[in-house]
Amino acid sequence: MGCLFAARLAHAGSMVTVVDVDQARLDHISAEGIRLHDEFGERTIRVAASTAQAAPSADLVLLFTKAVHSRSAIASVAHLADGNACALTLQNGLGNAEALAEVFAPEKVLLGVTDWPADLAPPNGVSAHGTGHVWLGALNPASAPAANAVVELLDAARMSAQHDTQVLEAIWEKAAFNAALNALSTILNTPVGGLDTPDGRRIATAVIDETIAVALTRNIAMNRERLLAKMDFALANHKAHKPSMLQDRLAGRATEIEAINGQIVLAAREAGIAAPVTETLAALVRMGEPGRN
Ligand SMILES: NC(=O)C1=CN([C@@H]2O[C@H](COP(=O)(O)OP(=O)(O)OC[C@H]3O[C@@H](n4cnc5c(N)ncnc54)[C@H](OP(=O)(O)O)[C@@H]3O)[C@@H](O)[C@H]2O)C=CC1
Ligand SMILES: CC(C)(CO)C(=O)C(=O)O
Repeated sequence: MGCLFAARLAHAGSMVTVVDVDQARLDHISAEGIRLHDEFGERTIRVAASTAQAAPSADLVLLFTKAVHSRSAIASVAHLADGNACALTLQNGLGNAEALAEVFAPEKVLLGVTDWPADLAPPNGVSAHGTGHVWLGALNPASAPAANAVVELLDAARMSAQHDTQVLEAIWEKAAFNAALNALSTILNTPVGGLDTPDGRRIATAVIDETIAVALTRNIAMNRERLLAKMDFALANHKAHKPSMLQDRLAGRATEIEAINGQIVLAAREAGIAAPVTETLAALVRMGEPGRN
């Protein structure tokens, strides 16, 4: 996702620096640019590439690691928080904006979700298998002008962005969806189509209902009908898709389970309510994490 957003923003005229932990990837991107395959075809777009330590000051820091790496990535560019930079997370899961706000001033933190689909094509390529949207807002409502400025920037890159004043609803809805389908699919080692059974639907619906109840304790009102319709759509139309959590599991990487089901369970505990199905799925995924037994 980082390469997709970097390439689109650079193509639209922004000065962009890609930061990564993979020196070979940085070298390829520095030397050859990002090979972008999107709805406009295939082209190479020049961007700067840097280690975190050497990252130059910026107006916007866009965080696009997997959630498991959020804190280390944010700490590695902490020097950028000294300037005027806003920081934006469009990652999956909950808690990423709060992690940004530990380093960047809360009034500089922006958050949201995106359904742009992207796959890295090593060493320096990225493919978007379709188009998407970005919904973003500010952690602090007084920072709405900063959110509007980023929407303009992303729109110049034709990323279809909008300022969503209820962005927490969008973030929690995506977390509910991911907590249900990504976790089940990872536990069962099946693409989304394999979840379309009465038991699969019952378990996924239970996770969605538990997440709705937890979110309500924080005055975040989620739309149950919309979420169930989204689940139905995915079960019917994304049968062959392996959710990112399953892809991480198959590649031997840590998954985003703690940022998704794990955060929902923590929020449930804080509110003094139970989320037993979400918690059980979290435990089952956790048991298969690399290095656990
Ligand atoms: N891909 C998609 O279609 C979508 C993804 N998302 C969300 O966006 C986020 C990013 O996903 P995605 O782009 O797929 O993830 P990827 O794993 O493809 O890319 C993340 C990149 O961050 C690098 N990285 C790891 N640790 C650090 C660090 N400390 N500092 C800098 N870079 C680091 C990784 O390197 P290395 O590989 O060496 O670990 C990798 O190159 C996730 O939260 C995901 O759920 C949301 C919507 C769609
Ligand atoms: C594409 C989608 C919505 C499928 O669960 C997703 O968010 C993921 O794979 O993480």
